[in-house]
This record gives sequence, structure tokens and C-alpha cells, in this order.
Amino acid sequence: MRLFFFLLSLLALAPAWALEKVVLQLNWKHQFQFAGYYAAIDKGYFRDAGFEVTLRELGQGGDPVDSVLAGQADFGVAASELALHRARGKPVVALAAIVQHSPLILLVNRRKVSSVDALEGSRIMLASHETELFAYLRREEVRQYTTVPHSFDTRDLIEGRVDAMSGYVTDEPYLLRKAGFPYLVFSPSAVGINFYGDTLFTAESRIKSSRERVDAFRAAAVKGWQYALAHPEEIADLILNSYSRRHERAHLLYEANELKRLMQPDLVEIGQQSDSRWQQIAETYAELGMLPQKPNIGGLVFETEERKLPAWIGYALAGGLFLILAVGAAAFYFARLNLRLNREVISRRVFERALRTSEERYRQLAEFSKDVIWTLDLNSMRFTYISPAVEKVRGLTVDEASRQTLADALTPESYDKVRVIMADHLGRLAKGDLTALSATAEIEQPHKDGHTIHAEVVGSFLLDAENKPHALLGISRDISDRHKAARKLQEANDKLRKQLEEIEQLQVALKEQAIRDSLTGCFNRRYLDETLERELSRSRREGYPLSLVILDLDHFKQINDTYGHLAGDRALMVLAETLRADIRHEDVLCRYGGEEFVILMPRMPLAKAVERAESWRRTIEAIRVSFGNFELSFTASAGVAAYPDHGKMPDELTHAADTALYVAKNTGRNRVVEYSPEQE
Ligand SMILES: Nc1nc2c(ncn2[C@@H]2O[C@H](COP(=O)(O)OP(=O)(O)OP(=O)(O)O)[C@@H](O)[C@H]2O)c(=O)[nH]1
Repeated sequence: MRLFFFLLSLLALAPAWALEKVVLQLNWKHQFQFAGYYAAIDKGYFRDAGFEVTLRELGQGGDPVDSVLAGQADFGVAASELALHRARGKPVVALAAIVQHSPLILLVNRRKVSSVDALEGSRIMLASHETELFAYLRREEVRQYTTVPHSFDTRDLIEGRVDAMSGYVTDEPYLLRKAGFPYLVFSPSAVGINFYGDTLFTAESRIKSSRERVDAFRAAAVKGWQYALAHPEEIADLILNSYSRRHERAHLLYEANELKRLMQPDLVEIGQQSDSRWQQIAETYAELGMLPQKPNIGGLVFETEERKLPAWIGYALAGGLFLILAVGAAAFYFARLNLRLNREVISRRVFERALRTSEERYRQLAEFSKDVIWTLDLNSMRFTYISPAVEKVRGLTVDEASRQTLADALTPESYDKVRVIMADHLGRLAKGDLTALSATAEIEQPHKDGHTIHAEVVGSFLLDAENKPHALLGISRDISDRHKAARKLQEANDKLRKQLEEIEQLQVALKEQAIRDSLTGCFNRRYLDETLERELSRSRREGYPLSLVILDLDHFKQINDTYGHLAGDRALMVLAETLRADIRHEDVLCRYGGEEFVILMPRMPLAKAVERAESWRRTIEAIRVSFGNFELSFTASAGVAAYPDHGKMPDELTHAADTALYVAKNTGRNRVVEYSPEQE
């Protein structure tokens, strides 16, 4: 009975015994990168194919290629370097190209490095098997750089211990974005290096000994990958529960998403690989001097059962040989055509590369310019590009500035101004006036902190294929400092002008003071002396007469003595006012002495002057000046002399008028006396 149960238990164990134990050497640590293999184990696909699979992380075993060739592992995961190894004679066989496009990239600090060229002379963290990145640097002509052994720790890049590090597009960007680090990605695909990513491989010896078993292993792995891509959340949980908690769930799902993008399962059957693409990869290595020319990678690509042709096809092929010969000529023609096409493809690549280089240069110019460079879509009137200088100029991040409408980006006055300019230019362009392609304007823009900045903008309309403007490309230069300086200069100029005006007014006042009597406002004696001389000369020159009246208040001393000096002053002022109101515009009224006034009258003949003096005498006689409780009245005497009758020189004339006045005083006062030589 015991023997029966023993035999029964042996039977139950039989399938487990039948399983072949194999080791699959991974090229990195557990994460979604190997999702298909976890799924194949968990869902029993490997078991169904007769395998008990142990997954070994990198670190638990050596390099996958070395491990598999040394027999320490049965299968391995490696990338395109498989072509390099095969061409160098290592008997590796690629079973399934799981990831159609390599996820390998270079990561840099965006603030420090903006183009691959800038990596010349820098420190780059790279793993030795990341051959395509070496190829990439070489193709970008970055020749001098220090390779730093990989720590696989993004902090080395964040903290600036290296200038660049290699990484997987599926992985590191997640960590860097989470750390808020301003990273930039350089991908070898930019220069046409399109390598396979993770590829399942084994040693040639294993295929020779059991091709069917290898095929079964491959099929189980592919099935696992199909499941993993369809159920990323389930596999993420499986990784967390059974393999590694190194990556959080969100990180694993990010990886799943990126990986799916690189595998393109909707377009390419998982694991599919082609001889020609592997050959291209090998030739890229050759082109970069890492392999000899025309590298031989024969045997690298595994012939699956599906890929192998059935025997009947061989007969069919033989039968078709005739047909092939018949179309030989056509093939020759197509080969030539193909050659030409190839040449075109190459020249196109060269052109694209030149274009990329020039684009890169313009991008750098824009990214590092102190001026803000931007493009505005004319349909949506939204910004489609704004360069990072906006942060310094307007205090806004590129994202914040890009979200602004044109109206938000300008003060209301500037917005109106810009709209008018744009409408004008677009109108002119519509009429075919190409001088309207560009415009300049000074505008004001709000800064994030509330103040206003002044900018000088140069804008150019970009035309589409039909020559219609579709966008506006602009460069805005911050001229706030210039503006401030100009405003200060203007203020200083205004102040200076005001001061000059004040000085001029003071000078005029001073001049006036120098020639006027302060009590009565009449011209003073000095002015009379100058004027009399000038007017006499003119009279002489032009031959017209000139009269001079000296008028003196009678008994003025008595007014002072009786009513006080202030009353005398008041009488003088009233007298001056009376005379000023009566003389002609060209007459000159002067206070000649204390109570003595002179009236100079150009172009006035003697008789007329006497009449005028007589009229003043009568007016003065009638004056009544109120002073306190008193009413003052006074009379005046006057002497009249004229050019040329009584003298030709100033002294002669004043002397004559004075003599006549003397006579007036002595003959009873309150009278006008005309000079005559007998008075002497
Ligand atoms: N209030 C006042 N008096 C003045 C001013 N200038 C001169 N006088 C006075 O004018 C008077 C002139 O006196 P006199 O020269 O004797 O002449 P008068 O009293 O007018 O007599 P006759 O000229 O001979 O009629 C003096 O008393 C001066 O003090 C002045 O600016 N204000």
C-alpha cells in the first residue's frame, strides 16, 4: 500500500520533473522592462512550454552576453550590441527583438547644455554596452569626453557631478520630472541611429542542440509580452508583490506606457526582427569605425519555425526560376531605379541633417537670447512659442506667458496700438505691399510683480504657401532702462529750461530795475541820457524834430512838510500815472530828479509840444489826491525846448528846457514856458 502511494506521488511529480530549468539573464534590475517574462512565468506560458525559468537581475549574474556564452545562463536580454558581438565572432543568436526602437537616450541639464555639440569636453556617465550612444556621440562629432562609470543614480546629474548621463526614455525622465529637474533628452534617432532595444537571445550551441525547445521558449516569452502589454496594471502589481518594490506603481505604469510606444505592438508583431535591419545596425557600427567595413553578422537572426520555408515552397521556387529569369531584365531596371532612389535618400539625409543643425542653431539662438523671441498664430491669436528670456523680462515662466492672450501680454493702450498697427500691415499685405511684412513699435507690458516694462518690438509676418500671413514672428527687447534714462533726461531738460526762463525773467527784471524809478515806475535819468542821445541822432539822420519838456511840481516841499513824506510820494505817483496815461506810445517819460519829470517826444515839433505841456499843466491843476482825511492838490511848471531850434546836442537841449522851466518858476509857477535864447 505504501509503495502504491509512493508511486502515485511520483506520478504527480512527473510533470515537474519534465520541466527544463533555465536561467534568463536580464540586463537590468526588475522593473516593467521585463514585464513579458514575469507574465510568461505567472500565466504559466513557460511551464506549458516545458520550462522552469529563473530570472536573474543584472548584478546577480554578469553581463548577459558573457553569461550566456559561458553557459552560466541559458537565455539573455541584450540590445543592439548583439550585432557587434556577432560580427566580432561571438556566437550569439537574436531570438526576438522585443523593443522595436531603442529606449536609450542621453539626459542633460537643460539650463547648462542645449545641444549635443556642447558635450565636447564634458563628463558623461555611460555604460560600456551602450554602444549606440557612443555611435551617436561620434556621429554628432563629439570626440573629446570623459566616460564616467554608471552609478544609475539620477542624483549624479541633478547635483552636477556629471554633465550628461545615459538612461532609458522609459525610466529616468520619470524620476527627473518628479525631482523637478530641468532635463533635456538627446536621442540617437535624431541622427538616424535606429537600433533595436531589448532583444531576447541565446547561444548558437543551444539552437544546434535543440532548435524546437528554443522556438518554444521564444513563443512563450512573446505570449508573455502580449499579455503584459494588454494588462499593465496587473503586471505592475505582480512586479511589486513578487519581484521588486524599487519603483513605485506610478513609475512602473509610466514605464509601461513608454515601452508600449517603443514596441509598437499594433504595427509590428512582438519579437519581429529582420536581417536587413540588423545588417543596418552592424553597418552603423562599421561606419563609426567600431567594426570593419561590410561586417558579417550571418547567423545572428534566429530562424523561427514560422520563418523557415516548408519543403514544397522549394519546388515551387525551382519552378519559378524560369519566371525569375524572365523578369530579370525588369529587375535590372528596378535595381537601377533603386540605386537612384538610394542616392536620393542619402542626399535627403544629408539635407535633413543640415536642416537639423541649422534648426538647432536657431533654437539655441532663441533659447539663449536676452531678447524675448516669440511666434503668434494669426488665426487663434495665441502664442505658439515664447523663448525663456520672458522669465527675466516679465517675471513669467514660459508656460505662464504662453497661456496669455495678446491682450493679457500688453497694457490696454499698447494692445490698442498693436491692433491698429497689425490691421494696417495686414491690410497692406493683402494689397500685395511687401514693405508691410515687418513692423516695429514701442510697447508697454505688465510684469508679473505689477510694474510696467517698456519693450521695443520688431515683428515679421510669416507667409504660407499661398503667400498669406499665418503667423507673426517677433523679437521684443526690454528698453525699460533706456526709457527710464530718457525720462530722467527729459525731466532734467525741463527743469533746466524752467530755470533758464526764470533767469531770463530775472535778467529782464534787473534790466528794468536798472532803467526805472522804483517809486513811480517811470524811466530814470540814466535811461533818458541814453535815449536822448539815440533819438537825437535818429532825428538828425531822418530829419524830423524832437521836443523835450521838463515838468516840475510847484512848492512840493510844502506838501511834504504839511502832509508828510508819504503824502508827497503819493502825489508823485498820481502825477506819473496821469502823465503816462496821456503821452504817446513813442514818448519817453522819465523822473529826472525828486519832483522833476522829463517827457521826450520824438517827431514832435515845438509848437505842438508846448500845446501838449499846457494840456498836462491843466490836467495836473485839476488833480485831487485823497490822503487820509485830506485832499491834496498841486500845480506844475514846465519848460519846453526842441531840436533843432534850441540845440543839437543832448546837453544843449536839456539846458534849454531847464532854462525855460526856470523862467516858468520865476514868473509865477503853474505855467508852461517855451525856450528862447533871451532867457539865458
Ligand atoms: N515825498 C517826497 N519828496 C521828495 C522826493 N524827492 C524830493 N522830494 C522833496 O521835494 C522837495 C523839493 O523842494 P524844492 O527843491 O525846494 O522845491 P519846491 O518846494 O517844489 O519849490 P519849487 O520847485 O521852487 O516850486 C524837497 O522837500 C524834497 O525833499 C520824493 O521822492 N518823495
